[in-house]
Amino acid sequence: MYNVVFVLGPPGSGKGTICAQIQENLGYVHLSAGDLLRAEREREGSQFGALIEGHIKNGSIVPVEITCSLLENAMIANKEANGFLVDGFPRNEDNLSGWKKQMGGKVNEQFVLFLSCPVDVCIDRCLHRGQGRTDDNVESLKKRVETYNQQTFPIIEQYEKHGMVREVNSQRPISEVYQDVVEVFSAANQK
Ligand SMILES: Nc1ncnc2c1ncn2[C@@H]1O[C@H](COP(=O)(O)OP(=O)(O)O)[C@@H](O)[C@H]1O
Ligand SMILES: Nc1ccn([C@@H]2O[C@H](COP(=O)(O)OP(=O)(O)O)[C@@H](O)[C@H]2O)c(=O)n1
Ligand SMILES: [Mg+2]
Repeated sequence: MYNVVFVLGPPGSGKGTICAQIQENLGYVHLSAGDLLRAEREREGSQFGALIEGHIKNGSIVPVEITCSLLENAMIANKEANGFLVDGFPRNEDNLSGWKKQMGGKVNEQFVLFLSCPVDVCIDRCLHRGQGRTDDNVESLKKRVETYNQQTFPIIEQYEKHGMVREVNSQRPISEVYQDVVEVFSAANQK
């Protein structure tokens, strides 16, 4: 059984930043669904490159069969990990149902780390992220925020109903956010 922590929050809320620090210090392996999709988009011989780029530019969500297989392959390649930080997934109903179908029974879902941050702050961070992403522009960001509000937030609410959400305010200096996140992990792993 793989331990899994889902990391969700609006684009620019700091998911990747915090996951990198947790990976460094707590032995969890960081799996960013967005990074995996971007790598698949660049992979020579991939049949999904154009489809992935279309969704990324449009801020819409790639069909789960593609994303979930990328995640599972990355988990199989890192069997020795204490657990996995699944960053930016599940982002909609399709992601959630496809994950349950493919991964249900193979994973222990520990909790959902929800990094909450006002959307205007998040957009500003993305516009200054400097990673040259094709979707860090005002037009794509508008659509990404809409997708987040309409499709991703309801997924967080579903997990909330099951008492699985740990919310951390990420509109603060990274070191303060990280400190709170470490406490969440400590509490979860004490059980
Ligand atoms: N707590 C924070 N305060 C200020 N800037 C932050 C904070 N966390 C992340 N950032 C910056 O905001 C941008 C988006 O962060 P990132 O981790 O890529 O977010 P996400 O993966 O949620 O989109 C990056 O440039 C990052 O350095
Ligand atoms: N589960 C996911 C995660 C990302 N994606 C796509 O990848 C884009 C970038 O995701 P990301 O997680 O790297 O973006 P941030 O929230 O980190 O800014 C999303 O806007 C989607 O188009 C997806 O289709 N399905
Ligand atoms: Mg990210």
